[in-house]
Amino acid sequence: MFEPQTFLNYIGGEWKAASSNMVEASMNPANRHETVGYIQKSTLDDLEEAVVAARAAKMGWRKLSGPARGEFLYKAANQVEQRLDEIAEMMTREMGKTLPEAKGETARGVAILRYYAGEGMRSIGDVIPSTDSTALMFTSRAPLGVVGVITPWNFPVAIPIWKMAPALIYGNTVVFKPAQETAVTAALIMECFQAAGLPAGVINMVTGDGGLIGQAMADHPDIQGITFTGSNAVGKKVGQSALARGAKYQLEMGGKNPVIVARDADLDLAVDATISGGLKSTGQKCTATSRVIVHSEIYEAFKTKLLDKVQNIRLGSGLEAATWMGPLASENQYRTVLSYITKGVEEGGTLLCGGGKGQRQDLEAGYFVEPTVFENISSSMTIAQEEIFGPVLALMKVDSLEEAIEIANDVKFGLSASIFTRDISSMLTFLQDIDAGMVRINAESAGVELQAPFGGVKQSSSGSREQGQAAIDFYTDIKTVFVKA
Ligand SMILES: NC(=O)C1=CN([C@@H]2O[C@H](COP(=O)(O)OP(=O)(O)OC[C@H]3O[C@@H](n4cnc5c(N)ncnc54)[C@H](O)[C@@H]3O)[C@@H](O)[C@H]2O)C=CC1
Ligand SMILES: O=C(O)CCC(=O)C(=O)O
Repeated sequence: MFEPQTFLNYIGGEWKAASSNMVEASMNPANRHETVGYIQKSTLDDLEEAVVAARAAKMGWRKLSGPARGEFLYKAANQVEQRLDEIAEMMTREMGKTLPEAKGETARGVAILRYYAGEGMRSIGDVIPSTDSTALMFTSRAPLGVVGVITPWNFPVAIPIWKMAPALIYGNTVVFKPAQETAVTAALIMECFQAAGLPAGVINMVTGDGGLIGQAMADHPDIQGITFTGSNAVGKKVGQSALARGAKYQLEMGGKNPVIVARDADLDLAVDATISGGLKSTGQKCTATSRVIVHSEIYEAFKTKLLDKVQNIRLGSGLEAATWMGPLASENQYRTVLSYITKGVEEGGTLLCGGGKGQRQDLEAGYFVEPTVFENISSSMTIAQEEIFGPVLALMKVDSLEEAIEIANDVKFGLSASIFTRDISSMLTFLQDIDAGMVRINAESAGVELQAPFGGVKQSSSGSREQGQAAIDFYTDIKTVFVKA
């Protein structure tokens, strides 16, 4: 029998209850009658305490050497690795993705921590020839100070870690506000940082309402940088608030990612990648495939193969070994996805499979939506334009690669895009003409490697990149140094 615990805020090296004395229940989306844990409903006073703690720790942390900061991250990685099964199980219980997906994500968190621990030993600048031959000119990097980290619920371990690890290694202290939907999993990650022995105040977590705590972070004069992943609407507000007070900001927001299946594609590969890219994590990835743009000559063959596999997907609790696809992460998400499906039908799309809640009795208590495939979708329809963030694929038929790319680019987002083709010239045309930050050839649209830059164009991102060495550009400022003896 699962026993829910209460989790506190982590401020200045101590676990603290919110000053409101109020908690919220975090629920299991596969069974809304099960409480996963209780988390703090914090107030602005709690946030203030966390910012004061992070500010006080700032100078001591930045004065440590990069390798010394790296040692703390190696220790945190070991802690997460030791608790991998427990953290992954909590993640599955709290947001619904299947246990293998949750284990994979937690292992990715370990790898990200180790990658950035190593960054503590790598170059942070360049020597640049000066016009004065007796002078030394070089660049160095300075941390921003206190960084505010605002994260969503869809990757409750990987996203917080890929923001906090680079923030820390480059010498910043952190105030972290996880999504309330997955704050229990976030608390387990904080326990790992605590066990790694980071000095008090270097990393702090405050849970609570996004509109209150998140917005106050974006507005806070003692937070010098804000990194955000989430919806477009909130991201824009966060960016505007940070800009208004001259703080640095980084926004990772939505996607409406296309996969193009060209006339010469390996259809089995394209089908598997469409299913994996579109439906893993129940479609709740900013990199998820949502538009499948297929050449008319192979359209019917592709559709038959796709439907054959999608109809056999097993829906259920992510904790059950037989489950391929879990529930949506929350009631909000469930209602949103069902309303997009209704809109798709109303606007004239043809529902080929799915579209409902799933008929089995064991699905009744959860936020399950069947894997859904539409056809007869045109680019102007709502479900071809807006991010659904659920297990919904829209098939679109085209007669040429040029038409496919035109449709692929006809959205406000530009995060990731993939093509299936064996033809090098089609690959090169796609590579050059597609509007996307992540361009994938013969591979699914989702799937990110931690050592490579991650981010999009148009309204998907604010221009900066996360992960890999690209992270240094957000988490530090460049100092250009000129030395004359
Ligand atoms: N790019 C991505 O990976 C994600 C995209 N989304 C998109 O957003 C939609 C809505 O999901 P939500 O969870 O409601 O996203 P959201 O943007 O409201 O939440 C993301 C984070 O921002 C915080 N937040 C909320 N309001 C805020 C404010 N005014 N100021 C600062 N922080 C605030 C939340 O507490 C959470 O930590 C999804 O259906 C999906 O389309 C959601 C999660 C992740
Ligand atoms: O595709 C991935 O693994 C990363 C997706 C992601 O960053 C997101 O959904 O926010």
